[in-house]
Amino acid sequence: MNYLIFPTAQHAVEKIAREFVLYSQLNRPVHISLSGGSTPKLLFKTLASAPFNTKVRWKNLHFWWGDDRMVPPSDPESNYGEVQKLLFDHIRIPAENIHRIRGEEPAEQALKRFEAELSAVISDGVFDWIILGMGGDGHTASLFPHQTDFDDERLAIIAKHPESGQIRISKTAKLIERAKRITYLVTGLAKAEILKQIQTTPAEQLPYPAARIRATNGVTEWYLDKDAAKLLK
Ligand SMILES: O=C1O[C@H](COP(=O)(O)O)[C@@H](O)[C@H](O)[C@H]1O
Repeated sequence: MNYLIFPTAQHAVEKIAREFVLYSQLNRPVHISLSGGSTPKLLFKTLASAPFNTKVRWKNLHFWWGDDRMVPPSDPESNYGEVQKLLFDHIRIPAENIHRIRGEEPAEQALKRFEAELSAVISDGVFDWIILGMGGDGHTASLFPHQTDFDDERLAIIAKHPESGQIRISKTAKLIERAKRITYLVTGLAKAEILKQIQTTPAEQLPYPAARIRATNGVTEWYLDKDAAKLLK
């Protein structure tokens, strides 16, 4: 596994933020998929602050999400809503560069819209960069243990959180795996034990989607802080 271990979560997100600057200097639209939950909030706050808020050429970056919850953007559970509040409200980015999942719509309708936008904008399904998180149960995006079909050829699915029953829309494993680059950003002591299992057990023997989903023809890397990496050898 390709682990990059940083002294703190802030160091890890600053490295990602510097990559945003570089991607935005390419002379083309760059498609980046963001993760949700609590971990990437530090990244969004960092990107919204100096020097990144002005160094990134925002008009060159297009933003997507690995998953979102079926709630309106004003709900703190909305992955899009959090990025809007922490980042988009503080920078100048064209509205057409934001490709959100419409959590406020009925799930079937939002799924169709998301799939149509994916097919229209990224016809080969190859994202430049997909940033993912990992839940304490080993889920990534909204692909949960024991309910993920790793061979599903669709672009996106409707998923149900196994405990809360919350309805979500998620990219499929197959779509994620087509990316040129996948970066798992995982921080904090609470994720140390599961990372140890992922390091020491063959992925096929684990139920964790985060252990199994890797770029087929691209790079897969894990950005960890010291706490998350505490039990790694
Ligand atoms: O439910 C979700 O959880 C994972 C991990 O979230 P975290 O709070 O442990 O950082 C996240 O990657 C996913 O996008 C989100 O919807």
